[in-house]
Amino acid sequence: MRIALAGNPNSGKTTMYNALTGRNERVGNWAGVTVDKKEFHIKKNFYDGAEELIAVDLPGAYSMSPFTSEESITSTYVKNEHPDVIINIVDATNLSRSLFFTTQLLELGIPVVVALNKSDINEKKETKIDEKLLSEKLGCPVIKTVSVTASDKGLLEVVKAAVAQKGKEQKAPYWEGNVDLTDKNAVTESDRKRFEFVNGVVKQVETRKILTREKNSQDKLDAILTNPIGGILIFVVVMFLVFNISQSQLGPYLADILTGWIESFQGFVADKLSGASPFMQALVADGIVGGVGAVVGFLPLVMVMYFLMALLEDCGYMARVSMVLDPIFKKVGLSGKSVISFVIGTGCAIPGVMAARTIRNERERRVTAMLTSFMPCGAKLPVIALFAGAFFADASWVGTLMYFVGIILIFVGALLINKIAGHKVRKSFFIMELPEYKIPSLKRAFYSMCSRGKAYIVKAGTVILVCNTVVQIMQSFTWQLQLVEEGMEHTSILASIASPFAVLLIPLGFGAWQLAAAAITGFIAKENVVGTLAVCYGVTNFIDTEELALVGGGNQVATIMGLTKVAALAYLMFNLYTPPCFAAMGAMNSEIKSKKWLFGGIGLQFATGFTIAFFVYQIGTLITTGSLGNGFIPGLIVVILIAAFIAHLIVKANKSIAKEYALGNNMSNSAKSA
Ligand SMILES: Nc1nc2c(ncn2[C@@H]2O[C@H](COP(=O)(O)OP(=O)(O)OP(=O)(O)O)[C@@H](O)[C@H]2O)c(=O)[nH]1
Ligand SMILES: [Mg+2]
Repeated sequence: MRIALAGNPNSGKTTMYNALTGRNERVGNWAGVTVDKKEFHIKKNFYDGAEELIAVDLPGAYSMSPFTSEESITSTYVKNEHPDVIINIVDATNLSRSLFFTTQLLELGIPVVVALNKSDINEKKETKIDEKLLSEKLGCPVIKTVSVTASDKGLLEVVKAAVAQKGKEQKAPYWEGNVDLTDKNAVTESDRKRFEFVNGVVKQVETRKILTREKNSQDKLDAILTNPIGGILIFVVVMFLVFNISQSQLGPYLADILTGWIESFQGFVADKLSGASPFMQALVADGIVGGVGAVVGFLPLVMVMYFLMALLEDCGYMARVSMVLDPIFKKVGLSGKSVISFVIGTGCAIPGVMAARTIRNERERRVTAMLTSFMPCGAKLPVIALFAGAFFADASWVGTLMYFVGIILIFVGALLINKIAGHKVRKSFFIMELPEYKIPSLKRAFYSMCSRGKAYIVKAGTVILVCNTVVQIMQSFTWQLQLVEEGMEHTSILASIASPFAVLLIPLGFGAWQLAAAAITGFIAKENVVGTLAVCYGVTNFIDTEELALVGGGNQVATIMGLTKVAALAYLMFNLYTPPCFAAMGAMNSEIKSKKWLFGGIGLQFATGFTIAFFVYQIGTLITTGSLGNGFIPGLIVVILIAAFIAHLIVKANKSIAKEYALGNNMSNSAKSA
């Protein structure tokens, strides 16, 4: 038996789904968190019958006539897939808005059970809803629930009621009648009537106590956090704190402990392998344990960051951030909705890109999907932490800078795309309900952190492990399948494949084949940059810089990698701002839905990564040493070619706009004369 969970955005569908199924899907305190359908069986402690109950979590929707693609997932599902029962999750604190959708669901004929969710908040605010009367008015069971409490009695009752309703006929309390959906006026008129009906019901069932004091304190906080200037400053400070704690304070402290364990494990493995061939020793101890260990060593940094971000999302702050940044992003044709993609993208670019689905305007959605990966994701954190630790004494400005450069690139990118695609920046509407502030749940943040941490470990144990093994083998053999001799590393398969790429990177300051190989494996998964560097340079623990000192002699990580500080910064930026991993490119493909835009986007990302690394390296070298870096002229030629190509595209776009404009004028002139 299939039970669909449907309702307005942010009403608590996913929270209930997680409680019923024991899953750990993404929950956030704003509208539009879930963008895809998810299903799983309901746990046995909610229902002891023989039949298996499947809960289906759906994206939030305000109406059955969808505006955005994630809303249409919901209406298509409930209309076409005929779930046995619908549990309609209603935000009890916002009854009149929610019941609009409820009355539409009731018209489908599928049995509905209404869950009056967040009833704990109503209790606090002393808002009373007569659920018996409401149930009579709607013609379906109505049950109070608190989804955040797993032991809530309401959850049990809701499931029980859903099972009891199966197969029953559902009557609708309100019928729209036959409205011509293509006639805008008729639809508006019918919506107005529906609202009237709903408001009539709400008046009868709800009694609210006017609480001025609490409302005021929320409003006061909003006035500060969404202040156009103060709000942005606060955002900068908050983000700095997040990076400082995760990458300079608590994160490295925990990472130190973890790497200690990894090292002893590596020692243990090396011991066991003492009789094996040197190749096997290198493959297992350095390639597999060392390479994977180097990536896993950064896990605490990533997890601390995920934990803090989950707290920020849950308390309602992130919704304010998107509101504060909305006017700024509007200037380049994006909106506060895009900000949500960018914020989610700091965890992982894939859900970030997918969140673009909630954007109505197609161009805005494509641009957002293209630019989201400029925000460094969790997989890029180890790369940032590695370079911040090895070259800049763990300074937290490095991480913060990478995020702000990311934001700037998003701006510039959006401007360029608008120019290239020939779009005038038009105002798009951004209506975002500000969810109520609440004390963030430590438990949820902990679960969210663990589930993402698990995904990180799984990735390290699969993709990264395979990549490191392949890299280690390719590095150990020549094309004649002979073991590479010491001092002859450049004859390895890996070196010969990566070298041609390395030549291209000379103007950026990092023309070594090892660095090129790491950047290439980075497209499979960004953590690979760390893993491959670990394998290629035989360094296994990047967090403990003392070890690096041992390998390089003196505290000279630069000697190991052959990089100056400036070149290291350029290399870091190159890895962050060129295209993301293949999986994220796949997500871009599915949200952008146009090959031309997709390849345009990937081209733009390559051009951005190259250009920024070129300028950082060349200008930085000029400032620090007084002369330009290697390969300045060829690099400059490439940058000029990129600029010329973009200029060409812009001119072309302008011409076609001018032509269209002229055509439009002619037509209106001829219309006048006619
Ligand atoms: N106080 C309280 N908060 C709740 C309850 N149920 C959910 N929430 C909170 O409401 C917010 C939204 O929850 P979600 O489960 O993500 O909502 P959703 O309906 O899935 O939202 P979309 O996926 O965006 O449509 C989260 O901050 C939850 O912690 C509840 O019963 N009581
Ligand atoms: Mg959801």
